[in-house]
Amino acid sequence: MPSIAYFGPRGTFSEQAALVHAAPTDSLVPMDTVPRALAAVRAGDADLACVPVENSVEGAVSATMDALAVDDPLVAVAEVVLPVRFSVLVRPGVSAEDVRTVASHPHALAQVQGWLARHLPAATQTAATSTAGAAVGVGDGTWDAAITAPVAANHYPLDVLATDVADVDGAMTRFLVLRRPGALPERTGFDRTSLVMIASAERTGVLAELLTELALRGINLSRIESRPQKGRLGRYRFYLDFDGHVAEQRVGDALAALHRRCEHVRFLGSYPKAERASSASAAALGNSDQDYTQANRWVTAVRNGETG
Ligand SMILES: O=C(O)C(=O)Cc1ccccc1
Repeated sequence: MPSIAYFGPRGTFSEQAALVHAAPTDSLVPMDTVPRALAAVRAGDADLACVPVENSVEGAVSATMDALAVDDPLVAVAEVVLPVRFSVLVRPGVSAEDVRTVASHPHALAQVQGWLARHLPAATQTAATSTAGAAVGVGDGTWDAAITAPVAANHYPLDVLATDVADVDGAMTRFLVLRRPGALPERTGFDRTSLVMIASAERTGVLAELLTELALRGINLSRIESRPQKGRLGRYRFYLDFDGHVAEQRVGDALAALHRRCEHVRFLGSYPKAERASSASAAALGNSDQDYTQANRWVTAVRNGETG
C-alpha cells in the first residue's frame, strides 16, 4: 500500500492533487511544509510526495524549487494540474465586518488581492504555511479568516463566508508527484522532462548556448526559471521543463550535451504531461529516434571505412 506525503495539513490543494494521482488503497500522509514532504520520501518514510510547483498567476513555488535542487535527488513520476478557486472560512458567527485579519499561503493571497480589496479592505494579511494551515489558525483564534481550498470546509469546523473567489478566471496550479530515483515512467509520446542545471562559467551567451542544445534537436522548452544559489549574488540555478522523454534519442542526446557543458545537471524526471491530448511531444524533422539510429549507423560505417 504506497504512501503519499503531501503538503498539508488536511484540506490543502496539494491533498486534492494527491487524491487525483492516488489509487484507492494508497495512504495519504499530511506534512506541514514542502521540504518535510520531500524529506519523508528521501528518508523512506513515504513512497511518493505531492507538492505544488507553479501556478499560472504567481509563478514558481520557490520552496519546492529550492528543495528539489539540494539533498538526495528525487524524480517526478507524474504531474497534476488543478483549477484553483478559493473559499473564505471564518469561525461560526463571524461576519465580514468582524474580520480584522486574514491568512493564507502566499500564493493564495496573491491570487485574491482584488477580492480582498473589495470585500475585506481593512483586514491585515498574514502568510500562513498553507491554505489549510490558515484554516487551523482561524479555528484556534490566531486569525479571523482563511483563504482556502473549497474542501477545507469539510475538514475544519468553520463557516464559509465566500466561495468561488478568484481574481483570475481559469487560474491553474501544477503539482509534481515525486519519488526516489528508480524505474522511469513509460514513454507515452506526451511527456515532459524536468532538470536543474548550473552553467559551468559566467560568460557572455552561456545560457543561450545551453538552450540551443535543445533547439538544435527540435525540443520545445515549455518553462525556464532561475533561482539564486544562495551563497553568492549573481550565481543561479536554471530549471528547465521541455517536451519529450529521456528514453527518446534526441532528449538523451540533449541531456548528454548539457551534462558535458554544465558544472552540474540534476535530472528531475520524465513523466506524462497532465494534458495529453493537446500537447504531443513531436520530434521535429531529422530528430526522431529513427533519424538518430540511421545517422549513428552511417557514422559507424564511415569510421569503419565502409562508406564515404
Ligand atoms: O496551501 C495549499 O493548499 C497548497 O497546496 C499550496 C497552494 C496554495 C495556493 C494555490 C495552490 C496551491
